[in-house]
Amino acid sequence: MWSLIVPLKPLRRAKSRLAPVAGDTLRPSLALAFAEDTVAAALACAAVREVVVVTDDPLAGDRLALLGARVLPDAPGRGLNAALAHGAAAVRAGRPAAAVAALNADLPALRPAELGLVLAAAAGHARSFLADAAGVGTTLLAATAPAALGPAFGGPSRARHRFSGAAELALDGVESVRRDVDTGEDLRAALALGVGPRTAASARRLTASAGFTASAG
Ligand SMILES: Nc1nc2c(ncn2[C@@H]2O[C@H](COP(=O)(O)OP(=O)(O)OP(=O)(O)O)[C@@H](O)[C@H]2O)c(=O)[nH]1
Ligand SMILES: C=C(OP(=O)(O)O)C(=O)O
Repeated sequence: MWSLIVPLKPLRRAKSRLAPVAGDTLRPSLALAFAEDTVAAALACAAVREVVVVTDDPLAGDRLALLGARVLPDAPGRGLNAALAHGAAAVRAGRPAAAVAALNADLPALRPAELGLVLAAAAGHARSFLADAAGVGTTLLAATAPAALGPAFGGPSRARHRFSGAAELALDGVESVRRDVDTGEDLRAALALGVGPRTAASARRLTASAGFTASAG
């Protein structure tokens, strides 16, 4: 059973690369919808014991706690990797042998069964990771005790995680775990896979008010 650590920036700063399609009005609610669908799917995965969200955003904290997540403030305040290390340390303070995995908050198409396949593969390694759909970044980094998580997210983190000694999980059929959404094009790809209900509703609002189209062109 895994403890997942999900980091989330304050919503008004989140998903800045979606500003061209969502503007500053819809962008925060879209970022929240992604996080809610990600956390709901993670909590529905049979291999997941708990989801720990590290965020300083009060609205997101309340909404994700309602779904069943444990919410920790971003006490270090030193960026993504410090937030993840903080979440992992909080889990291991209570259960030193806990298996921990960092999961991005922008996976609105996440399927519990596919996450289960990734975590089952990760159980066979001290540290392992899954590359994102673009093959440049990372969507999940896992560590089984006593290995430390050692997060090195940000930009081209696939190469960084590989260089750090983590095993790359080469799995087919786990597209929903790889499908992070940073741009309008990514959102179209996620919608084509099938997103959770909150993202589907947000995308409909985006279409109605900002003219976003779900198909390319
Ligand atoms: N708690 C916490 N989470 C962070 C921080 N920086 C980034 N994140 C989260 O880490 C994940 C990847 O972050 P980024 O790609 O840097 O940011 P983003 O909001 O997804 O997208 P951009 O603004 O377009 O870069 C997302 O789930 C973010 O919300 C931080 O300083 N603290
Ligand atoms: C932070 C990362 O993701 P992204 O910038 O694609 O959201 C990463 O892949 O390390």
